[in-house]
Amino acid sequence: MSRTSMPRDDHRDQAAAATAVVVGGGLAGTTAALTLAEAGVRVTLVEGRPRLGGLAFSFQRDTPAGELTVDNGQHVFLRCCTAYRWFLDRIAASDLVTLQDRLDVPVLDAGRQRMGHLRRTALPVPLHLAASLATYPHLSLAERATVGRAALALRGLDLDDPALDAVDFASWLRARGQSRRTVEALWDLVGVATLNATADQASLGLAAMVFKTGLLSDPGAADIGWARAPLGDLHDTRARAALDAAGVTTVLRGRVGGLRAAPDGGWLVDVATGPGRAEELAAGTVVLAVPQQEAHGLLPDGALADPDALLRIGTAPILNVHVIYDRPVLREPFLAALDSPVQWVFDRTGASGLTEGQYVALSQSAAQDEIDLPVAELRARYLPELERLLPAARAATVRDFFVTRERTATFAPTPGVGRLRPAARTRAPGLYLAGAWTATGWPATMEGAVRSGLRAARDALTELGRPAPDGALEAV
Ligand SMILES: Cc1cc2nc3c(=O)[nH]c(=O)nc-3n(C[C@H](O)[C@H](O)[C@H](O)COP(=O)(O)OP(=O)(O)OC[C@H]3O[C@@H](n4cnc5c(N)ncnc54)[C@H](O)[C@@H]3O)c2cc1C
Repeated sequence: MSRTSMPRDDHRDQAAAATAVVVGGGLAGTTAALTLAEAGVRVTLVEGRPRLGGLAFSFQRDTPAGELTVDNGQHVFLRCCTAYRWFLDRIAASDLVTLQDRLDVPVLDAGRQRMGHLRRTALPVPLHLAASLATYPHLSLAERATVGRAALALRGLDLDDPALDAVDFASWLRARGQSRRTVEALWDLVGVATLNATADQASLGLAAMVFKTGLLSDPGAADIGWARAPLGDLHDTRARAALDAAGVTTVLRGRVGGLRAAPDGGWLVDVATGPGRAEELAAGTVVLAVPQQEAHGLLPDGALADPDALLRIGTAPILNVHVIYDRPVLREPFLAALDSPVQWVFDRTGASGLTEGQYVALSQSAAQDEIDLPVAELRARYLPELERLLPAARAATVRDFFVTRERTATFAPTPGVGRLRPAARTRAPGLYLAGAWTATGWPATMEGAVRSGLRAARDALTELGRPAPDGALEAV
């Protein structure tokens, strides 16, 4: 069967030819589709899976504690994530998230059984963190002094300097007197969770971007936000309603297998919608908002100067360990751990629908060493560790234990990755790229994904001679 997003005669006749196909219904594609539609473009969004949300999604799980809604991985954002927060507003989902009034990260040293906090005050940058740093118990006085100096040096870096991308963050930190402990207890504590890499695996450019934007730009920039509801309620249900309201045609379970230039201009997009079922969509504009390997496979010849650069962008895994206890074990909404294989622990009880006991999720970034370990081995590693960190867990009964593995959770932010990330605009007229892996300047985050979708839409609208909708691009 063949279908076109607009009748072919119209397609030839209509000067504006303002039709678009967006491929990929993650945050990047959803953003691009919404923004193009709001500017008056007729948009079809094609997503291979039966849901929207891409890498930030939820699923149902039958557990001994009842049916729960589980996120594939804990997702947090910061107050400085202006584009993602704009997106939440745009899909009418801001009521489903919590944003701290003031940054407060409880940090528990498992070895010394000592709790510290990374907090901010209302003072201007960088003094907003000074009091917290001065009393941070996980570093010696001398180490704390070196942190202040390194932070000031970081603040002086020019993020537009491409040389930063050639250097690894750990070498730069070492050269600024940061001890192993300082890297572990401070820089990696934040960096691993935001970059999905330890300092030695991370580009200085991306690390500097994270620390400058999050900790050294505006006092509230690093206040932490998270969804109080399952991610699917936001990125699928609410996003779908917003797309419907904007007039976007959403095709789920539609896998795009090919893309070619139409003889009379524009693009023809092949979509497999089931066994033996295929459709062809015609559009003047196409946004490929799929992961880099898929984009590489779909790009027509000549669209990028060096398409194989996309294949040289590595990926990095994130493991989530989910534990359901018969009673509360964690008092805080989340905490970070030091001197422990546990990185960050989040309370998932309310969001999952659990009514008795507590559901905690461990978010383990840069998890190359454990992403393929059997569940039994992970259980043997993490349950005793949770008992060490959370005394209440010692008396608790584990009602369920399971893991979610995202082997290609993010692009690997290795030194050199900056020059591999393409811009939204390709050499092929009307064809754009989006996705957290494109050249946003951000690491692979929801913020980066939304920004990429906004940029692809902005570039497409510029080429179409249409103004961008109000508000959409101010966030970028
Ligand atoms: C476990 C985990 C934890 C994370 N934690 C955080 C966090 O705390 N904070 C944060 O900001 N970010 C976090 N991230 C990263 C964040 O989820 C991603 O950067 C972001 O969601 C990527 O969105 P995207 O739209 O660029 O890509 P994707 O989400 O990958 O979307 C691409 C979409 O394209 C579809 N697709 C692919 N090929 C085709 C095709 N041929 N035809 C049709 N559709 C196709 C896919 O099904 C997918 O839905 C985390 C990621 C994971 C996996």
